[in-house]
Amino acid sequence: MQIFADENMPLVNAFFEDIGNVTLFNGRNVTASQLENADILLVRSVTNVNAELLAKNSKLKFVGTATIGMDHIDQAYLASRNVSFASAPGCNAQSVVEYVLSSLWCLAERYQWPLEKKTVGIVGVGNIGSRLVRALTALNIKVLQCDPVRAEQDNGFEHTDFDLLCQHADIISFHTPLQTLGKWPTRHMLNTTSLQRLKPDCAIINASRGAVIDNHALLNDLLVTHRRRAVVLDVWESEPDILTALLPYVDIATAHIAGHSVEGKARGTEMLYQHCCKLLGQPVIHQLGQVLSVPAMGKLQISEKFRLPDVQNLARLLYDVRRDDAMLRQHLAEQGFDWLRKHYPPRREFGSLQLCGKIVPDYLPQLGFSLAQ
Ligand SMILES: NC(=O)C1=CN([C@@H]2O[C@H](COP(=O)(O)OP(=O)(O)OC[C@H]3O[C@@H](n4cnc5c(N)ncnc54)[C@H](O)[C@@H]3O)[C@@H](O)[C@H]2O)C=CC1
Ligand SMILES: O=C(O)C(=O)[C@H](O)COP(=O)(O)O
Repeated sequence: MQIFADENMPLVNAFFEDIGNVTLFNGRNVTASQLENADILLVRSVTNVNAELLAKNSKLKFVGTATIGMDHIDQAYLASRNVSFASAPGCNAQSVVEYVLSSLWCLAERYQWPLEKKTVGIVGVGNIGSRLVRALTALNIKVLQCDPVRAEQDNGFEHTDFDLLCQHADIISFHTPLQTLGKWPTRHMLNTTSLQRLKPDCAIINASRGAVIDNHALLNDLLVTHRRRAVVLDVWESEPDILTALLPYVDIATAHIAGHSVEGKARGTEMLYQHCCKLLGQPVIHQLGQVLSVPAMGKLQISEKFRLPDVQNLARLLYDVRRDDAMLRQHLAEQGFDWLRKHYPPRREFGSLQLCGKIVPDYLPQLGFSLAQ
């Protein structure tokens, strides 16, 4: 079995070496000729999988993307060739939630916001959005949810129309897939018109796909408002060639790494491995817990004095988004966007830290921290 995998897919050898011969490729530049002999193709978000890329391959059985976003995959084409396909839903949801929380704490400190008085509008309430709702609710922060797709399926879902959410949110955070067509397109959802509906000081967070926000319209809005609006961008239109004119106006700028926790990326590989085993009728031998490295911090004692405002310090033991913002500003010009992603320093999720103590407040597990056994 010939397995071709993106070189930025961690643990791919550990999971797949029993299944076949693993060859790594650069996901951004891979060509049809390189993939001629692939039986199994494992990609990340930077590879467009379509008729052009697979033109020279006649033996492909399975394509897996170790991501939740699927806008880079021509699924209709794969189906027409009878190639099985799988993504990795939820693999990195916790990682993105931790990115958004860290960004909120950073902005709250910078602008002296009382977060508990803010309303956060969450657009797209799937794996990431629903975890974010849980985390913000645990922190006593009010949320508005916008997800018309869920609203159609579930009468009990509390949906706020996008236009209304734009008017009422103090902070708006995007967690939708990138969809150009269909009933609920998301491409340029935030554009010149919807930007004007936002409160003048409404903060914007985008960790979904760059083109969910019209980046030129955003730049224009920021020039007009003279930086009154806080902006956090993890994703950008036309990555890796991003609109650098935006950078001076963006509070937190990162290189599409919100989902890049050690666990988030490794879970993606594991999920594809499990799909492959099922497809090939092979037993699942390897498990994430066996192959993940031991975290630098294992257990932490929580005292009875621990209170809600202490959460921020606890979280910063594991992740502070300001590091990633500094990396981008320092290295983007010389090294480029993809270098930043390839050399992303290890980041462990909240769940890697086991909390001990007589009383561990309920909101800590709701944020994703583990309780010691
Ligand atoms: N920056 C990063 O590193 C990462 C980015 N992502 C992006 O975030 C997106 C969301 O991730 P998940 O929550 O895991 O996906 P998901 O598929 O679980 O949830 C997406 C939600 O968006 C909703 N939705 C679809 N169209 C909508 C519309 N027009 N308005 C409002 N809601 C709409 C869907 O109904 C669904 O509930 C992914 O598609 C991906 O593009 C995901 C992981 C990491
Ligand atoms: O899961 C997704 O969707 C994402 O955006 C991933 O975090 C993207 O990671 P890469 O595949 O681009 O490394």
